[in-house]
Amino acid sequence: MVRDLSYGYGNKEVLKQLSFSLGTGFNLLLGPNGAGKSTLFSLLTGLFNQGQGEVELCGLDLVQHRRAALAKLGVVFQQSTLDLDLSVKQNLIYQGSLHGLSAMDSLNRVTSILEKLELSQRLNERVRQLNGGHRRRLEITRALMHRPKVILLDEPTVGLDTDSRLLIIEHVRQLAKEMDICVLWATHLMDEANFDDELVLLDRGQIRASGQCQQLYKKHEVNDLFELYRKLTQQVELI
Ligand SMILES: Nc1ncnc2c1ncn2[C@@H]1O[C@H](COP(=O)(O)OP(=O)(O)OP(=O)(O)O)[C@@H](O)[C@H]1O
Repeated sequence: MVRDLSYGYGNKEVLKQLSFSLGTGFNLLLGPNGAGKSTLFSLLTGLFNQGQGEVELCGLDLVQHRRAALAKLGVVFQQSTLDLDLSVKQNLIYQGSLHGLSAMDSLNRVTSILEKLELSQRLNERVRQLNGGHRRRLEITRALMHRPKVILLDEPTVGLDTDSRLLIIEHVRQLAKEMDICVLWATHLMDEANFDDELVLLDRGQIRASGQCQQLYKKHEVNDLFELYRKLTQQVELI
């Protein structure tokens, strides 16, 4: 849950009184380049000190209960943070050790995720040998190891071809459902939205719409996300 969250770099205000709350399942944060998605993620992950407003993760205030709140969170950053010279297995074990897990526990925890993401056969491959899609799936697996209740993914499909992008997003939708977690997937690519996804539409630091895609289409009398985006951002231009 985010309430009245604002943030600026110096005098430049880039997030303006954002308020939204997300439930479990797949939530899409859609916004063009420069909308403020990465800044929002930096606030949600505690990387930046909160400006004005409140952030709660699973009912825990991020300022007052920082450690407990962040323990509920998994993150996949825009830039890969895998060690390319280590194998898939070694990268996972390394992550587990940061959470105080033994090598065996680390791997046991992600066995079913590796299967779902079709990575089980690649445990001994060096990350350098994997294609971009498989690297991203490994990062998603790694982010789920400590069993977070909320997972943030910042433009996780940048640089991938369309088939890999849509396959990964489908996998993550399934994981969100099966694991009953809240996923917030940031993107500037409209084709990544499904009509039944929950959407937060961010534009120039402000939320222009939030809710289920198909309900928003109905409410704003448009046929698809492209029309919705154009309509809402054009309205803003006129104000
Ligand atoms: N360190 C910074 N100092 C000053 N301005 C910044 C800084 N980082 C981002 N900005 C500005 O803040 C605004 C929001 O940027 P942000 O990176 O959060 O957007 P975004 O939606 O993630 O875009 P992108 O997909 O291009 O990363 C932009 O106008 C950007 O130029």
